[in-house]
Amino acid sequence: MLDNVKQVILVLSGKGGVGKSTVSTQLALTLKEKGLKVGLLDIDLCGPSVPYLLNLEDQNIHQGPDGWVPVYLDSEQRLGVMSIGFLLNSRNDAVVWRGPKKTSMIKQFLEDVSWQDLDFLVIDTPPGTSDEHITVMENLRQVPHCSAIIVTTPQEVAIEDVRKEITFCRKTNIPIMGIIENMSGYVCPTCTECTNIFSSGGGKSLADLTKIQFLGSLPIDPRVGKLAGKGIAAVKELPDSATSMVFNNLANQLSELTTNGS
Ligand SMILES: Nc1ncnc2c1ncn2[C@@H]1O[C@H](COP(=O)(O)OP(=O)(O)OP(=O)(O)O)[C@@H](O)[C@H]1O
Ligand code: SF4
Repeated sequence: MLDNVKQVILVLSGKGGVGKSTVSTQLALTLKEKGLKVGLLDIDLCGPSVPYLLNLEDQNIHQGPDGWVPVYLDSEQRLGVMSIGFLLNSRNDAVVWRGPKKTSMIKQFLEDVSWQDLDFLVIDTPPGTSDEHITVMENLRQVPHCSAIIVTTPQEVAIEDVRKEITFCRKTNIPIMGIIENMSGYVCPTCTECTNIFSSGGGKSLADLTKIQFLGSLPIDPRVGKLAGKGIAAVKELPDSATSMVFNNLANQLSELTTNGS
């Protein structure tokens, strides 16, 4: 039930392991810190890592009168979470369902969760452009405000994969809000100096080339890595970090959208 969701943000990546779930959870946590009401829906059926990242692994979901009730991170219920991970015994249980079963599970996740009134629903999708994505896009046609954020790393291959993601969004008419480059340099935990260990600037060049907004570069920051499993926003714990700056700017931009009602 997406009727009471103001804005849907799809977080996409061309390949796995580039930090899509980290971006989804940190974005949801940042929006929550700004006082907004947020839902985080993890439909990465092959690797649902959101319960782990938010320290909600021991939680179960249950059916309420209006559908599945999300797990809430906070007592004020400002961040509700729904993940396939809540239905598995362990994070390492491979989900080996075939296409139709996966598609029907995603449909249920999009239709049968009883979200409260939400300013934002952030959706963490599987990597690539699979049948699951087509199901998501078809189900989101009813949502008036939906846009995508694409996460990439600076290396060529990720950038190449991301081009396919851009083409997919354009073909399915999902507006792309912007591109985030993750793992862009390494922040030394001792002196916080950032060193570019891979090539840098790939995400920005791709954004310029495709005329998509560049939303910023997130360095590999071991302090951010350590927030995984704790459910803490970087903007709260590491307010002066480059990571916080990117998420703050992004969340400010998004909150303006809800204020302007566009
Ligand atoms: N900027 C960063 N700094 C430090 N660690 C990071 C950063 N981004 C991601 N990580 C770590 O890298 C690992 C992979 O990140 P994440 O799970 O977000 O990737 P993913 O793209 O969602 O992967 P998958 O598609 O396989 O689910 C996690 O352990 C996460 O904590
Ligand atoms: S970045 Fe600075 S503190 Fe870190 S290893 Fe290099 S010199 Fe040492």
